Amino acid sequence: MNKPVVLVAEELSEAGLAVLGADFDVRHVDGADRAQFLPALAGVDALIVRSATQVDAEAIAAAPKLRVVARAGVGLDNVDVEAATKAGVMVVNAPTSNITSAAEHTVALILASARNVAQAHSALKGGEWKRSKYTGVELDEKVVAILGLGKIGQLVAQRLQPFGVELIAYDPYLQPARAAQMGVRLVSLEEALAEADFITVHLPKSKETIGLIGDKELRAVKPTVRLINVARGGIIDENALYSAIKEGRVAGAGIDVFPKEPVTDSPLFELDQVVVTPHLGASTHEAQEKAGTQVARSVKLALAGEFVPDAVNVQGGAVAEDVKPGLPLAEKLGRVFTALAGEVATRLDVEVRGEIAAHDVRVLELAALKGVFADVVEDSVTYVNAPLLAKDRGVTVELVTSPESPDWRNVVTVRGVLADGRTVSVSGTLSGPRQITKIVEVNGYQMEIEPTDHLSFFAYSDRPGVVGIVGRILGDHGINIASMQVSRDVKGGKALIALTVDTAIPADVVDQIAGEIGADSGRSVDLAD
Ligand SMILES: NC(=O)C1=CN([C@@H]2O[C@H](COP(=O)(O)OP(=O)(O)OC[C@H]3O[C@@H](n4cnc5c(N)ncnc54)[C@H](O)[C@@H]3O)[C@@H](O)[C@H]2O)C=CC1
Ligand SMILES: O=C(O)C(=O)COP(=O)(O)O
Repeated sequence: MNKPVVLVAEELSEAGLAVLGADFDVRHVDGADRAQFLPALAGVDALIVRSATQVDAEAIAAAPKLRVVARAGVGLDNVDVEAATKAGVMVVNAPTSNITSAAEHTVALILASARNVAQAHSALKGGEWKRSKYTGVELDEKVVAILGLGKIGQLVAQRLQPFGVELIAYDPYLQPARAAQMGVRLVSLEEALAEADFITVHLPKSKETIGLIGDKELRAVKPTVRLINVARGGIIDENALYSAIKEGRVAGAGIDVFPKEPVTDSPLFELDQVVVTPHLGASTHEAQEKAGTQVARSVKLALAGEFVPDAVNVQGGAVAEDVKPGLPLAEKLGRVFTALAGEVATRLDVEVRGEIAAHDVRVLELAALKGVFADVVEDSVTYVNAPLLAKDRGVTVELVTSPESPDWRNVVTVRGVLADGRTVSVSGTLSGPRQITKIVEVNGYQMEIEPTDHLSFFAYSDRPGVVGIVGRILGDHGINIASMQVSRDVKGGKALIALTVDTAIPADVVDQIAGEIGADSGRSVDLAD
């Protein structure tokens, strides 16, 4: 069988490639070369990128088999996450892989800018012994403003504290108390601009942040200020920064990122007061090893159809260890539900009862939805597109949780209302130390049956002889019964036979059984595929 194809579009660490191992057909392409990149996407199951590859709607459309885009780093501004989600493609990143390296590079650029290291280095290597020209400034007792006090911003704050600086930050999404715990005073952008001796940017690239520091803002800063950008080009407007330095309104800058990359002709390059690096914030062996191995592991999980903790476009949030075994259970229940219903419900409740309901179990709703649509749509149903399939079909979905369980067990129920008003439900649990999946309820009938590959249900009026008829017909067709249970509401009332068989029951045999026992309904579901 052909191995899943993983296209590596930018440099991935050896450690990351080793995690992929021999399980995949690993191919390489220059993601920055569109003429090469787009054709290479045909037949690709997973795509691994960094910051130089534009994974836009065109690229996603060129990869009809694509199931996951993995960004070996933090920033996702080069990935059209919305387009990926619409296409049912999971997007994952490595959110902590390179934050230490980026924070350390920030400190490097702050010090290099403060002490004119790069400029003095070039002059001396060029034969000039000049000292007063490169007189710098201390960090001690200076004010450092951090724009974006997130993972990297916080690491920068920690690393700068020993330099005796006063730390302030602008981050409207952070609580002042949380910042205070880090020894940082939250301020407005205006206060940050007015008070700072150093301004360092650690913001994601977004419509909000592009141009955040423009001409107006650079007229509100101290003329001795130095600006550092190890986040994304364009957050500090490059032309405004150039003019501010040329006019003596800004003392200097340390820039690692640029509006368009690669770049060799930025106006900033002609300014002696600016130290630059070619997007090196994450370029350490340690960061690349972490980023590569983390995304490789995510790719393996995604291609195995499993839940991926670092997925950014899956609603399920973090998944507690206790919840994870419920994922295949919920998915199976979703498939059984649709087989019983014979159609897509207009409304679905996914109910989680028991101890695991104390956790965030939104991912179980996703898994159930994945199962509900698994046998309904041609395309592969993923944690990403399952909610979109429900929305597109006008199916309202609700997650219901209750730490109280009908018995001591964790029970997941998929319950739905069909177009004609009928209700269908199926519940399951995980039983015993081996966490075996058991169906414990179907349409209100209690049972305890393991949903193996071939499962069937027949609803009928309770009376003698029915089990024998079912056994005879299956025997006549050489179909062996693995397990069978009868459940009824009251003696002589309505009953349900649930059975698992070793080989699939053909539709005509299902109809024959239903006909001979006068069944209200007969349903089979094959979970094998
Ligand atoms: N140069 C390089 O090699 C690297 C660059 N980066 C860049 O650094 C950025 C930040 O990374 P992390 O700290 O991990 O992200 P993060 O998401 O942990 O932190 C971002 C912070 O910015 C804040 N924020 C968002 N929008 C804002 C706005 N409009 N105004 C003020 N604050 C705002 C958020 O509240 C959050 O606290 C990434 O998005 C990426 O673009 C990350 C790694 C390496
Ligand atoms: O992780 C990020 O956001 C970065 O900017 C790192 O970019 P890179 O992977 O080095 O191209």
